[in-house]
Amino acid sequence: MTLPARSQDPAAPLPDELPLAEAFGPTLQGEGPAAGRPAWFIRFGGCNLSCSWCDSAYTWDSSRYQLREEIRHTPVEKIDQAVPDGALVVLTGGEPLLQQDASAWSRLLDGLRRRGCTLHVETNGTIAPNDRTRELVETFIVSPKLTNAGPHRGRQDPALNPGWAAAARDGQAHLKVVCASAEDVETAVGLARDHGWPQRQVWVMPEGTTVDALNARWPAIADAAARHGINATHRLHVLAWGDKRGH
Ligand SMILES: Nc1nc2[nH]cc(C(=O)O)c2c(=O)[nH]1
Ligand code: SF4
Ligand SMILES: [Mg+2]
Repeated sequence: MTLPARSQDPAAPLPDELPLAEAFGPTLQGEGPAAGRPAWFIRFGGCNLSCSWCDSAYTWDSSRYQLREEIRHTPVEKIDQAVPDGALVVLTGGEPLLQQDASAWSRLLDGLRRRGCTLHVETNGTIAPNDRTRELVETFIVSPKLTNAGPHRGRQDPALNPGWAAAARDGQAHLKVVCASAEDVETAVGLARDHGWPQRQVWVMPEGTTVDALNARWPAIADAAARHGINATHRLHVLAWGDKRGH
């Protein structure tokens, strides 16, 4: 049998492959509208931002990680096998929507749906979902970055893509804003208002990758959320498993 020829770059993915950083589960969705639900995670390599506090920098930061080791071009069938029938599957990264125009992306999502999986996407909000992605995904958790994420590299722009408006209006997208202070919560409320996001679909979450850091911020953030009538979420997986990979 002749294998399909790779393109000029030997590191480029084949058409049936996606850049996979890791797939893991069972665990609990730790954050946001589905926090506490049993879930499986598929984490894609690559991000179009570079947040200072990123907890998955091994998906994009070539100054600290050997990305050729961290990210493997993986056939859709193999990724599919990593999660069981009927699971809640969280597609994350990195920035997973960098993959949405690849035919392998819609094949993966379609296959998971046919096996009864519910699909959620964690995204930084810079890329609007295409129609096919919207058909296949139940819920988008959209996390636009505030200035607490520090400067991004080169021409990277963290602005929330206005193309999310339709999914927000239809109740398909939730905002989840990482906050370091009560002032950040005010900023999140203003952002949601400016983009016409219903308050019931707005979440704030403390920044931190340790129990101590999260708990230190939680009271001020919870209090500000309650005053503004929006949702707040802790990071339950950090409480249970720390910052360990695989949860
Ligand atoms: N348990 C758990 N919940 C999560 N929610 C969002 C995550 C992410 O890394 O996108 C994440 C994660 O990595 N683990
Ligand atoms: S957008 Fe998410 S994955 Fe990308 S650098 Fe920021 S925190 Fe990390
Ligand atoms: Mg994480």
